Amino acid sequence: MLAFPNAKINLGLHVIDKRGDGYHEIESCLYPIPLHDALEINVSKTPAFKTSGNLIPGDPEENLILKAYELLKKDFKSLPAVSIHLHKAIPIGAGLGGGSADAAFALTLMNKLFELYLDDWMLEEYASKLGSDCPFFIQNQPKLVGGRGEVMEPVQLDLSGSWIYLINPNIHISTKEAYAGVKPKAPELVLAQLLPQKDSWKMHLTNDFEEGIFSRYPEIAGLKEILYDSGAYYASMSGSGSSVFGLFSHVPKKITLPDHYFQFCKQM
Ligand SMILES: C[C@@](CO)(OP(=O)(O)O)[C@H](O)COP(=O)(O)OP(=O)(O)OC[C@H]1O[C@@H](n2ccc(N)nc2=O)[C@H](O)[C@@H]1O
Ligand SMILES: Nc1ncnc2c1ncn2[C@@H]1O[C@H](COP(=O)(O)OP(=O)(O)O)[C@@H](O)[C@H]1O
Repeated sequence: MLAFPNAKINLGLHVIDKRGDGYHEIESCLYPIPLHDALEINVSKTPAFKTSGNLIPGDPEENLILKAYELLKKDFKSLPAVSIHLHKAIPIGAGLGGGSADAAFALTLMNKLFELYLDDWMLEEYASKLGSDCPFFIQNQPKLVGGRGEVMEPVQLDLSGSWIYLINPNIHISTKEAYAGVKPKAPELVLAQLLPQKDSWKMHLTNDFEEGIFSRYPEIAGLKEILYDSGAYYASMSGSGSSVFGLFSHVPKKITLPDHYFQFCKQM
């Protein structure tokens, strides 16, 4: 059985407070984008896990897809062995939630494959054990998120028709380290007020990770400027970086960038 886990972008990201459990209280709008991995899971006599495409750092045993399988296996002891193939196209450590998407799509795929009949809220419970961003990818609809990212409410926001131009400068940023570099603060304007007013996004819709990451990596800050110079109506770093995206109301022109940069442009 085959699925195509997609990436997300953050439209506004406020890091509000540091919690006692090592996480941060945040507020963000997560929005799915049409950039995909490919994930195939089939029942098999012998367990197998194969990846292709972008190289995933770390021990394959630590892959979130295997963790998703083990999580279900704990509650459904008779689950058969599976063979898994992940083709990785979403840049890694890029603020695009690729690992979380793979894990959430794996849960949804296995729910169908093994006929477990788990509701979305149950899948979201499992997903929240795998990562703060992970529950979002179960319904995969635009959401306003709070808590550590797992508290979600639907948001009326439709970017269809807009073009996204996404650039990743091939810099891997650890989410944990990015959070450690932010000074939490209460936002002046909350996202529920800001999101309905696209005209004010450029001035007011901010990502609290940008300050620390931009001062450490000026080339990432430069990408945001390039996107605005190219005519984006809004540009921002996504999540903890290093990807930067621009939203355009017309087809953007191709931007000349170093060969090792990843570029993606598509109508939403
Ligand atoms: C920053 C965001 C914004 O959407 O996305 P990415 O940039 O990673 O895509 C998310 O909060 C990332 O969520 P996710 O990638 O699932 O993080 P997790 O695996 O749960 O946590 C990794 C580490 O990040 C820190 N962390 C994560 C979430 C949070 N609200 N506060 C934190 O302090 C913790 O140190 C944690 O150990
Ligand atoms: N299926 C997966 N795809 C990508 N990374 C994964 C996966 N499973 C575990 N990881 C680990 O998660 C880390 C960050 O993953 P990713 O989701 O790409 O970044 P981000 O949190 O910035 O969106 C990687 O460095 C990798 O070690």
